[in-house]
Amino acid sequence: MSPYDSEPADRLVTAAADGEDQAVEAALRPRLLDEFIGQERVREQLSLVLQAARQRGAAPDHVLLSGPPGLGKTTLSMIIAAELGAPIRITSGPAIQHAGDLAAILSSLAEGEVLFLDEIHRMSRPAEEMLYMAMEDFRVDVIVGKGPGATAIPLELPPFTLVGATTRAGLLPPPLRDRFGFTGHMEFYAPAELQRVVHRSAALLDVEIDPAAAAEIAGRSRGTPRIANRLLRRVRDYAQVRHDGVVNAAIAGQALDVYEVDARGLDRLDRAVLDALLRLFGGGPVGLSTLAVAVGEEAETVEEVAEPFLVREGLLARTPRGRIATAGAWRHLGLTPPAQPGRGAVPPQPELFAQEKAED
Ligand SMILES: Nc1ncnc2c1ncn2[C@@H]1O[C@H](COP(=O)(O)OP(=O)(O)OP(=O)(O)O)[C@@H](O)[C@H]1O
Repeated sequence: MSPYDSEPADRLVTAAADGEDQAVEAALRPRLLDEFIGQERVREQLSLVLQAARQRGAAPDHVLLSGPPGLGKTTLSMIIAAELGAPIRITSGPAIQHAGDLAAILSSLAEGEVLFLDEIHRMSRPAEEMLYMAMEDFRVDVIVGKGPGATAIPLELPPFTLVGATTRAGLLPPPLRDRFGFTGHMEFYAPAELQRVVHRSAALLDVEIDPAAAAEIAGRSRGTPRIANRLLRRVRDYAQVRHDGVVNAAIAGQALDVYEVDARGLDRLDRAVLDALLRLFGGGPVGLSTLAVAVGEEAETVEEVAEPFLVREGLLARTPRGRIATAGAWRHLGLTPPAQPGRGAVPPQPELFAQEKAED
């Protein structure tokens, strides 16, 4: 599910998993640390933590993985369990609303089991407090009864390893953050790493693809393996229906043009926002709500869905006076940047924009 309610459900470049992703992802996940591509620093640090624990014959410290969706946190948690030869239990913060839900899970863990808690920042407060004690002392207090007669019955837990995942490490209360012995910060992937991801997935999906085509898909995948795997599947469809199934760079490019994902990974909405900012407002500054009206979207959609990637790519900046386009934005849309910022070299052309809207 998308972290943003405002994100269109069928968006090809979302980092959130849809139903099809979930069905296919299980087959595409690397199983061991050596097969996991990229994230060199996290991989090396984690490998030391795991190797040391194996040598001591003890459960490793609890692990926190932070970073944007689709970068491989769930995959890494499964790899941790596999490397330890331990079973894994998977749950998520929103699924644990009562302390009792968590007590039920914790008390049924086997010794050494890995508990993967996705979206750990979305757990309820009482559950979170129970987790503190469980992580530190492998013990929970189960409250029996209500009101003045309530009693706390201590329950010993087998040693386990918690792997918490969060997209918002900053939202975790410090007492929870401090109880993790190791935090791995996941970064967006470099194009060459994503190219390897695409190549590996293509082999698993039995798709014939050449290196230039894998690079073409990687370049449009916004640094995110989940998006790379999804774009690969759409390219595969195109190659199968319109050609003989073999994917080269030209076919990959044509396929992604059909799906309106451009060479840099911008989709129709991203480009509409940039286009309005440049052509209608001369590159800004312009207020968010005005910009949103110009593209016919809710301000929330523009702010939460389109802007983060445009800002990350250095195409748009948020300033106290409003949104402004960077020189890179002008270049990306093939327009000439103004000599003076805020005064577009291209005069406002509302009719051009209106025509594009009509074509949609
Ligand atoms: N380093 C990698 N090498 C190869 N494939 C990867 C890598 N990282 C992620 N993937 C693939 O990307 C997909 C998404 O990964 P995963 O589900 O682990 O992401 P996530 O960070 O847990 O996302 P979310 O936070 O949305 O659950 C999976 O199919 C996985 O196989």
